[in-house]
Amino acid sequence: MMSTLWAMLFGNKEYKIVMSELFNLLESDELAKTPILVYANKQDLRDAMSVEELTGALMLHSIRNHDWHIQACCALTGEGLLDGINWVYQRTKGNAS
Ligand SMILES: Nc1nc2c(ncn2[C@@H]2O[C@H](COP(=O)(O)OP(=O)(O)OP(=O)(O)O)[C@@H](O)[C@H]2O)c(=O)[nH]1
Repeated sequence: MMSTLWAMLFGNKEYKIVMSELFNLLESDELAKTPILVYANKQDLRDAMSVEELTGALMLHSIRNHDWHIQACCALTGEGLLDGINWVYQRTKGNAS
């Protein structure tokens, strides 16, 4: 079954593993053209990686064959979560399979 959303929710640890898994998944035919939403979680914490830091650490600008978006959020309060979902909705509406 074709995925329509692949989202990651993580803070400031293990981003190298996440990046490696992300780029492996992007090779998959099943995920061709799937939009990529990255949540930069724990933005309420001072030592959380910022959106800019995560964008660089995950090398998101090197993703050429997928739409991608990185969304600041705080899972504790819910801030930013709907903004991310709304981005996916805008990218996928009309594409129901
Ligand atoms: N301050 C803060 N804490 C959060 C946030 N999201 C999750 N946590 C807390 O982070 C802790 C770890 O959450 P888990 O869901 O176990 O995540 P994990 O992937 O196992 O661990 P992390 O890599 O630390 O996120 C829990 O105590 C959560 O309540 C957030 O946005 N802000």
